[in-house]
This record gives sequence, C-alpha cells and structure tokens, in this order.
Amino acid sequence: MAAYSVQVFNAGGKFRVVSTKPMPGNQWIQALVNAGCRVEVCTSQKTILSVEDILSLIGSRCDGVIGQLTEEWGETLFSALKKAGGHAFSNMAVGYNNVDVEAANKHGIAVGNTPVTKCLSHVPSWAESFRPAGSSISPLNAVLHKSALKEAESETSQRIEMTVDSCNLRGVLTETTAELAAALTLSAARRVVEADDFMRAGKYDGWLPNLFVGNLLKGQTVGIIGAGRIGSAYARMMVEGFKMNVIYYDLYQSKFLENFVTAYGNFLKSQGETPVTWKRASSAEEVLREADVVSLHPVLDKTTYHLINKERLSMMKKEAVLVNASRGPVIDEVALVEHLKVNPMFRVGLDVFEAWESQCLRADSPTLVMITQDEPYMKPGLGELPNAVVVPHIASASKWTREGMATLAALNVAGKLQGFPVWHNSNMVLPFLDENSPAPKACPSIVNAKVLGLQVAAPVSKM
Ligand SMILES: NC(=O)c1ccc[n+]([C@@H]2O[C@H](COP(=O)([O-])OP(=O)(O)OC[C@H]3O[C@@H](n4cnc5c(N)ncnc54)[C@H](O)[C@@H]3O)[C@@H](O)[C@H]2O)c1
Ligand SMILES: O=C(O)[C@H](O)CO
Repeated sequence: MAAYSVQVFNAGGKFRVVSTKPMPGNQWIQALVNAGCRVEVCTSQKTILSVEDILSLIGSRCDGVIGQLTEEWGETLFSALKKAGGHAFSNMAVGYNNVDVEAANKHGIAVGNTPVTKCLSHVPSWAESFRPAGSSISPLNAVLHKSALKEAESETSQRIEMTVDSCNLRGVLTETTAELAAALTLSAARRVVEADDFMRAGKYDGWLPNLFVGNLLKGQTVGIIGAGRIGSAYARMMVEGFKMNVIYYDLYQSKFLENFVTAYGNFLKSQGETPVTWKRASSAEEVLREADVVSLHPVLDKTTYHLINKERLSMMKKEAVLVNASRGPVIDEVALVEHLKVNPMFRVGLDVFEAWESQCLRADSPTLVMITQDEPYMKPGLGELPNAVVVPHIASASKWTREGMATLAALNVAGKLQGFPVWHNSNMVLPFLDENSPAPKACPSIVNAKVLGLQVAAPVSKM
C-alpha cells in the first residue's frame, strides 16, 4: 500500500479524522479542530484515490473519514474503518451513489451527505403584489398554499424539496447546481460554445442571417425529470427567467412547484401577459414527448439507471435540448452519441458522464453500488460533436456551496464523534454554515440515521 503525504492540523487532537482531499475554505477544519479532532488531509496529487489508497490513509486507528464522490465506499473500506475504531463517514456531496449504505449499516458507521441549501435572500418583485392587505405574512408565502408549506414540513414527506418554517420561506434548493443546469440549457439552446470556438478560430467575417441559429426558450415547455430540491430550483429559474411552461415527472407530487407556477402565471395574467402553466406527467415518456427542453435531476438508482436510452431519445423532439447535471449513468451515453450524430439539431448540455465500465447493480439493494469510475471519461465520439456542451462536473462549484459542503461534511463527522443527535431537517442546514455563531450541536445530515437508531435533535435553530 502506498503511503501518502498528509497535512496535519491540531496534531494532539483526541479523534483522528482523515479527509481524502483538501477541501475549500477553513471553516470545515476549524469545525473539526473545535470538536477535538486531529485532522489529516491527504495531499496526494492523484485525482481519484483507489480503495487501496484509502485503506492506507485509514491505517490502524481512525475515528472518522470525509470522502469524495469519486471513491468506492463499500464493504472493504467500511470494515477497515470499523476495525480502526471509526464510526463516522461523510461524503462531500449530496449524491451518495458511490456509497454502499448497507455495508456502512452493517458496521454501524454513520454516513453523512451535504444537501446545501441557500436562503432566498430576496422576494421577487412580482410576489409583492400578492401580499394580503394589512398582512405581515411574507409575500412569497402568500402566493404559496399553506398545504404546500405543511407538506414540505411534514415528517411523512420523504422528499422535501423546499425548506420552510411556519412564517418564512427559508430559501430553498440547491441553487448552485440549478444555475449550472440553466447555464447548460442556454449554452446548448443558443449554441454558445460552438459560436465561441468559431470566434476564437478567427472564422467570423461578418453577420449572417443563418449564423448559429438556435432555439428561443420563452413560451416553450421545460420538462423536469426528478423535481426534488435541484429540479424544482431549476424549474423556477426557467419559469421566472424565460417564461417557460413546466411539465414534470417525479415519483412524488411537487405542490410547491405547482403552486409557484400557478402564482407566477396569475401574476403574468394580471400584467396582461400570457400566463405560464404546469403539468404533472404520469410518466417520464410524457415529459420527453412534450418538452422542448428536458433537464434531468433524479437521484441515481436502479429506477433511473439508463432512464434516457435509445428508445426514449427517439421520443423526444428532433430539436430538443437535453441537460444532465444529476449523474452520468442516468443517460445511456452510447445511445446519446448515436442520437446526436443522427440529429444535428438535437443538443445536449452535460455536467456528468457515464461509467466507462459496466455498472455493478446489486439485486437486493435499492441503490446502485460503486458508481465511481464514470469520470473523467466520455464515450467515444461525444467530445467531437458540436451539438454537445460538456463541462467537468462543476455544477456545485460555487465558492459558497463548495465551502458549505465541506463544512457540512466536517460537522457530520464531528457531530457523530461527539455523540450529538442528528438534525431534525437535513434541508434546513443554514444554521450550520453561519461563521458568526456556533453550529448547532447536531449532525446536519446523516442518511442512515434511522437504521442506526440515532437520536434526532429538537427543531430549534440553535442548541
Ligand atoms: N452535477 C452535480 O454537481 C450535482 C450536484 C448536486 C447533486 N447532484 C445530483 O442530483 C441529484 C438530485 O439532488 P437533489 O438534492 O435535488 O435530490 P432530491 O432528493 O431533492 O431530488 C431527487 C428527486 O428525484 C426523484 N426521483 C427518484 N427516483 C425517480 C424516478 N425513477 N423518476 C423520477 N424522479 C425520481 C425523487 O422523488 C426526488 O424528488 C443528487 O442525487 C445527485 O446525484 C449533482
Ligand atoms: O452530489 C453532489 O453533491 C455533486 O455531484 C457534487 O458536485
């Protein structure tokens, strides 16, 4: 096993915590140091660490690890962590398809993730007109049905796509990822990258009526598959920004999204403009047939693996735009390359890429196990196609989000090591990111808390 160089913080700390990568900001290191941890950050230049590399980092004594979505966190690593005395792990990602949670359960190791949400800091001016006369209720809440707020807060709702408290819309969603999906949508629809290449190649010799003609978004239909936190945020951006109509498919109803579009449609109507509309589709196929733009935001599991395949691509409009900022294997990339070749007016924007090797599907698990070596590879031909915009998995790459993810991952591990309970709502994690006041004494987001029987913290903002 290779021995790697590590940077050590708080050498005398009582718990040994390893981070497999340096992460942005300092708040996360401080959080671990404050919790009495000795922090060892792997400084290897190797981008993706193998299981053997990580075994070497865990060594014979390790209390907790912060890992990355590129790593295979399965039986081998969890049993090694357990053997080394560890009981806390956190992915620095909201998606955890690279983690075999059942293996972690078996070894009693808590698995954290980082659903970073950002407070909506402004009320859109259009919402002001909906504030009931004499009421102090926030205008946004006034336009959203109370039932939607209740649903979002409900314990029984397994998929809470917004974070609210009883009187304020607490800001929602994973805006950073949704913004990149919107950027990919625009880049693909308006051929921004092709046009940029053309300029840089010195090919522009004057305006022409047919030069890089693309698609207008306004008034078109945007389709969302997976209308959770990110899917709903993206939908709102496309509705408010481009007056697009929404069709969505999710296993669950998104009342919040529906009410938002209805309210915005009413506002447009009151201004004499054409209202936007929404529709909940009964299948992914319905979305694919009807939408001009389709953006994929589901989790990756057995139900979404190769959700977009040859057959479903053929159902889409010939000039549609397809965006994927979820996980690569949601699309059969070989089928996509063929489709792009045959349909030059069909465009894609991709932040994530499919596995180079075949996936390991475990029959008895609801999750895919070991989806890690999917990037940096692209399927043959994809990189040469002008109708594909490709970026290297940067959807969450804003400073605020990446620093927040690092802090949440650290607090998941630090909280577990200190014996703290888990936070009552993993969608409301902003109190953990406030640099000016101490973080709540809880683990922000532990995905296997229930199975491990971990105690849940009371729903107060500071403890
Ligand atoms: N590209 C990036 O950098 C990046 C960043 C963040 C998240 N992600 C990916 O995006 C995913 C979604 O993140 P989120 O925070 O919005 O999660 P979320 O849990 O809030 O939303 C996922 C939604 O997918 C829905 N879903 C599950 N199975 C489905 C199916 N078969 N068909 C349709 N919908 C289905 C769920 O009901 C849920 O509403 C993550 O799991 C992660 O893989 C990628
Ligand atoms: O799942 C996540 O959080 C992302 O893919 C990281 O950007």
